[in-house]
Amino acid sequence: MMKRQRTDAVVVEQLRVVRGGRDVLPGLSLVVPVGQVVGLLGPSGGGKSTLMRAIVGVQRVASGTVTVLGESAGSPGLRRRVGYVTQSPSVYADLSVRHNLAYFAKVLGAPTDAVDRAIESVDLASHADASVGNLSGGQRSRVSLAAALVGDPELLVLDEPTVGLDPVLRRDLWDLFRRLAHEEGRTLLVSSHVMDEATRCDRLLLLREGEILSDSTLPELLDHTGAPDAEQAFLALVDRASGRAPEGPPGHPARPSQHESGDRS
Ligand SMILES: Nc1ncnc2c1ncn2[C@@H]1O[C@H](COP(=O)(O)OP(=O)(O)OP(=O)(O)O)[C@@H](O)[C@H]1O
Repeated sequence: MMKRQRTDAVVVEQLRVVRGGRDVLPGLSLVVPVGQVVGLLGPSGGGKSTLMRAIVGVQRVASGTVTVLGESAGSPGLRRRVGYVTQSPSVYADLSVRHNLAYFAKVLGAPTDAVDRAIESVDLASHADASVGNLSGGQRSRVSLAAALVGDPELLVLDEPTVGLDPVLRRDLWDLFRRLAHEEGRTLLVSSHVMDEATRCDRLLLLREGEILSDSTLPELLDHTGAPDAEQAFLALVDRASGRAPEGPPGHPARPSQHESGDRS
C-alpha cells in the first residue's frame, strides 16, 4: 500500500486548453493537496472534465504545466499511480465483477491479490461473481471505481461518479471516497455539479467558464461569502465575478437566471 510523501498531489500552472477553437481553460492554476477529498464543482460545461483529462494526461494542452505526483501529467511512470473514472462506464457488462477486475489488473501489471483488495474496498465481495450487467447502477459505479483501484493508485480522479444515483447510494459512495483518502492516504479529485456534495469534501474548487472562482474549505467559503450553503456561496461568487451586486439581504444572495446557475440535475 502506498505511503504519503508530498504535500501536493497535483500542481497546475497557467494551464491553457483549447477545444473546438475556444479557450475552454484560459490559464488555470491550482493545487490539490495529498490525502484529501477535493471537490471540483461547477455548472455543466465549465471545464471540469477537461481539467480532469489534463490531469490524467489525455488532453491536448496549448500551454502551461500539469504536475502529478511529482511527474509531468501523462508520464508512463504515472500509469498505475493515477486512477481515472470517466462519466461513461468503462467495465464490461457481460463479465463478472471479478473477471472485469482481473482484466484491468493484467493490463496494469498489478498483482493478483489486487483484485480481491479492490473488491473489498468497494464492498462488493458478495457480488464478486455476478455479471456486471445484472448489477444496479450504484453497484456498477462501484465496479468502475474498483477497476480504478486495482493499480493501488495514489491519486483517484473521478468524473461525476454520483450522477444519477439515489441519495443513499450517493452517501455511501462519498463515505467510501472519504475512507479511501482518510484511512488509506489516497488523494481524490471528485467532480460534481451537485452543490450539496460540497459538504462531503475536505476542499472545494469552484470552476465556472474555465476559471477557478474559489479554492478553499467549505467553512472558509461560507465565511468569505456570508452565504448559508455552498450553492448560495457559488451564486454569490458568480455575481461578484460578473460585477453584479446581490439583490437579496446579506447571506442570501439573489439567484441568477437559470442558465447561469447551470443546474442540470
Ligand atoms: N470534444 C470537444 N470538442 C470541442 N469542444 C468540447 C469538446 N468537449 C468539450 N468541449 C467544450 O469544452 C467546454 C468544457 O467542457 P467540459 O466537458 O470540460 O465541461 P464540464 O464542466 O465537465 O461539463 P459537464 O459537467 O457537462 O461534464 C464546453 O464548452 C464544451 O462544449
